[in-house]
Amino acid sequence: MDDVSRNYDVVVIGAGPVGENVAERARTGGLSTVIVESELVGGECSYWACMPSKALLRPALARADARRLPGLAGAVAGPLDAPAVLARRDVFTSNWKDDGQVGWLDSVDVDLVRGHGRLDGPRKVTVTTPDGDTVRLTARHAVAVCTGTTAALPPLAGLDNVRPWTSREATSAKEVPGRLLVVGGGVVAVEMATAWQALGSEVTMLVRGSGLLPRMEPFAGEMVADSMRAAGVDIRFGVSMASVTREGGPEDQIRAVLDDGATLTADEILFATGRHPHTGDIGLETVGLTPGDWLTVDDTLRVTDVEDGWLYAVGDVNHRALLTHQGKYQGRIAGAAIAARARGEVLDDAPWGAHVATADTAAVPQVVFTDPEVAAVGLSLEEAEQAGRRVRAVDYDLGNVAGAALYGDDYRGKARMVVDLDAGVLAGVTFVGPGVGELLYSATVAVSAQVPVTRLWHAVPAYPTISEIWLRLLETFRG
Ligand SMILES: Cc1cc2nc3c(=O)[nH]c(=O)nc-3n(C[C@H](O)[C@H](O)[C@H](O)COP(=O)(O)OP(=O)(O)OC[C@H]3O[C@@H](n4cnc5c(N)ncnc54)[C@H](O)[C@@H]3O)c2cc1C
Ligand SMILES: NC(=O)c1ccc[n+]([C@@H]2O[C@H](COP(=O)([O-])OP(=O)(O)OC[C@H]3O[C@@H](n4cnc5c(N)ncnc54)[C@H](O)[C@@H]3O)[C@@H](O)[C@H]2O)c1
Repeated sequence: MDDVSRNYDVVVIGAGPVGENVAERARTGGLSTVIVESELVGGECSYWACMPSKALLRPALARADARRLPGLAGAVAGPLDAPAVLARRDVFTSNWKDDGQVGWLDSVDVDLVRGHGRLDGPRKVTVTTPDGDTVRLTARHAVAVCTGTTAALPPLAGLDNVRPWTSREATSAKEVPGRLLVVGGGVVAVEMATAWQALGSEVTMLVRGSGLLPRMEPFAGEMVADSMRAAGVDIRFGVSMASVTREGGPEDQIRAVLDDGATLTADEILFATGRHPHTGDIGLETVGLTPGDWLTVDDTLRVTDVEDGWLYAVGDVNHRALLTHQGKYQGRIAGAAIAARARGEVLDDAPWGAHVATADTAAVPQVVFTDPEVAAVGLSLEEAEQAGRRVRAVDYDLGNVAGAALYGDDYRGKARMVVDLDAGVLAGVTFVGPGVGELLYSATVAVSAQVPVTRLWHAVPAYPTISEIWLRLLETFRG
């Protein structure tokens, strides 16, 4: 077995979307950089999360839009062509091959070491390659942990024997299950229930709480639940799983018993019950941290509990905002901060400076790709009130906007802007409705740039687009 040692300015562990961005920015800043990956370059997002899930959802949402248009609805009355949808999904995952992303790393002059990376004391990373060889990497300036998350499963006895689906199977399955149970009411649960119901499964959702999408404005979860029920999804709130088995053996059907005694049978069961940090086996104990923990960082993405400031944690693993775009934003900032510190420069680290991820706490955008879509940025009303801000929620029915009525008959949607009355700016905005995902960037600019509400009157939306919701919200606020 070979044992090789190499020195770099920066060592990145994990080549998901976030690690790739940290590495590229550090390299652009003039630092020699290596990235370590144990599975596929591109990470969860490219192969088992964002890309395949959105590829599965897109035909479902396009069909729903078409069905709201007389003259077109008849043409899309039939079922989706599931094998064709799954085949297009496979194209978007490059058939689970990473040659394209490896080529990109080459093009930006970042070295790749394949294998499992572990910290081995300050500034040192040991990689065990697939052949069992060892590569010892030493970083002159920084190590960035970008190892992401894995699916969290509840502690139910015998769960392994059931072969449950996690987000990985839900995004990569090759066949449509006849009956699918979905446990959870968060983003993965609603998106995957929407996709598989549209592809032909009979979906039952088992939700522990009293609503869907609990971190968003309450009307978002309510409107998504109404629409999912209309599409045929059986949603049960306030239920927990008592036990789950595969009757008669591993190939047989699922039998789930709920805490209220009800029994359900199905072909597959998806647990969409949150995420664990992927930090159990990365050598955290060698630098005084606890394996399995989320990594706490400052606004420059530097781990706070490690001396000398050489360790960064970026993306999902720091638990600030578990979203690809937000992790990539952090990656750009961390890469720039590492390069600036290496050059001995003073950081631009006041809020909204070049080296701090201020938007993580003030303006995180997210689109949930259900029918209707949910698009939100910044704080919900409840979050703004809990933060002690004097706010007013301004609501408007999107169906009354000309562009929305044209978009589809019986358009159902709602918008809310949360106005900070003392600052005269927006604390948050939520849109719910078909096609609203593409509106979100306007709200993200308004919230992150703290555009005064008085100035928003001069941002004129084109007629007749759904964006005219902005005028209606301003008029409602003015009264
Ligand atoms: C079903 C689903 C759908 C989603 N859809 C969206 C969406 O539409 N939009 C959105 O913004 N977000 C979405 N997300 C969230 C998004 O996937 C994550 O926020 C994003 O992948 C985080 O990127 P990351 O680079 O931090 O981690 P990851 O993408 O998890 O990448 C981490 C990488 O590190 C590697 N790694 C881990 N440990 C080691 C080690 N010890 N040595 C070497 N390599 C290691 C892993 O193999 C992996 O490649 C979705 C998530 C799920 C589950
Ligand atoms: N379109 C998008 O932006 C998108 C899509 C999918 C995922 N994501 C991101 O991925 C992350 C993970 O999503 P997720 O849906 O897995 O997590 P989540 O934390 O959003 O939701 C998990 C849900 O499972 C429930 N739950 C937890 N333990 C349970 C148990 N034992 N029994 C029953 N219910 C239980 C929780 O109450 C919660 O509602 C999220 O942070 C999300 O932002 C984003």
